[in-house]
Amino acid sequence: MSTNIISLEDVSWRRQNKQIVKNVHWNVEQGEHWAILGANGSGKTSLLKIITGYEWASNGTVDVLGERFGQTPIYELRKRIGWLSASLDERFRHYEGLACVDVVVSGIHASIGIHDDIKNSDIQKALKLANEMGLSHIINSPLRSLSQGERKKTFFARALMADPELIIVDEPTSGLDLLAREQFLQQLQTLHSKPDSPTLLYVTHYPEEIIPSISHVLLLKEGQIIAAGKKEDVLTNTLLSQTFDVPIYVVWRDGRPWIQIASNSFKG
Ligand SMILES: Nc1ncnc2c1ncn2[C@@H]1O[C@H](COP(=O)(O)OP(=O)(O)OP(=O)(O)O)[C@@H](O)[C@H]1O
Repeated sequence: MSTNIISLEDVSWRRQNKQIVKNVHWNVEQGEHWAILGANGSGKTSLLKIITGYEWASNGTVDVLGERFGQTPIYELRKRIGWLSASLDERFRHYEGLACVDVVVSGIHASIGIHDDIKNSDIQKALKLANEMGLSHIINSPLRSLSQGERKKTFFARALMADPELIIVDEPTSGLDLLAREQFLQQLQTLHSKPDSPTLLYVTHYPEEIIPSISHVLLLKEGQIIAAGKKEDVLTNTLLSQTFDVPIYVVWRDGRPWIQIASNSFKG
């Protein structure tokens, strides 16, 4: 029997008389990994904030990892969720001298600095995760000396330290060059091909980042769901064109969807 990871029932979120998320019904089951696609301002981050309890739905019910919001201590639930967001760079601004491995270790308590109660097993685990992310050669280098790609991988390994059941990754490839992006995606693919890997929510502006291990896609437009389901059913010319308001053609190559936009779309 499948287990519910996320269940949103008729969820809406309003701010300053503006309805930002509109009547969203969405289910994520154990074993599924999702990508969330939508134009700038379509409500992707707002939806993630509702799922992690940083914003409260104005309407509807939110269940995450079997807990109903409003009936559960939210900060306890957050320990079970890893969130890799752009704001991590800002949070580590004053800790740029920390070694890569120490940044990874700090994920055990979802904290920034290093605590006294770090066990040897935590360090071993951090080293293993760093190794899986291809960071072994820079494990003792300070954060400030890492490239953008190495930083992203370090933060990703950190997010995995606490064994999250759900991992949310928000535009992780921004600032990466083509090769660094492919390496990051390859490592993500390897990690998420394991049967016991945490459920992944992957927010991106680039459909070609939907790696084979991502099974499902949610398309958002103006706070509403255009489509949600198996990626082969959702990533169609019609639904993507509707989502982005431009004629889009999808070409599948090596299990990934590559996008072409009609060249005459921007004339006149
Ligand atoms: N706290 C808030 N108060 C008022 N408006 C907000 C608030 N948070 C988000 N919005 C608005 O809601 C809309 C959706 O924003 P959101 O950040 O969720 O979009 P997004 O799809 O993540 O965008 P992007 O791809 O550009 O990151 C935007 O118009 C934004 O200005």
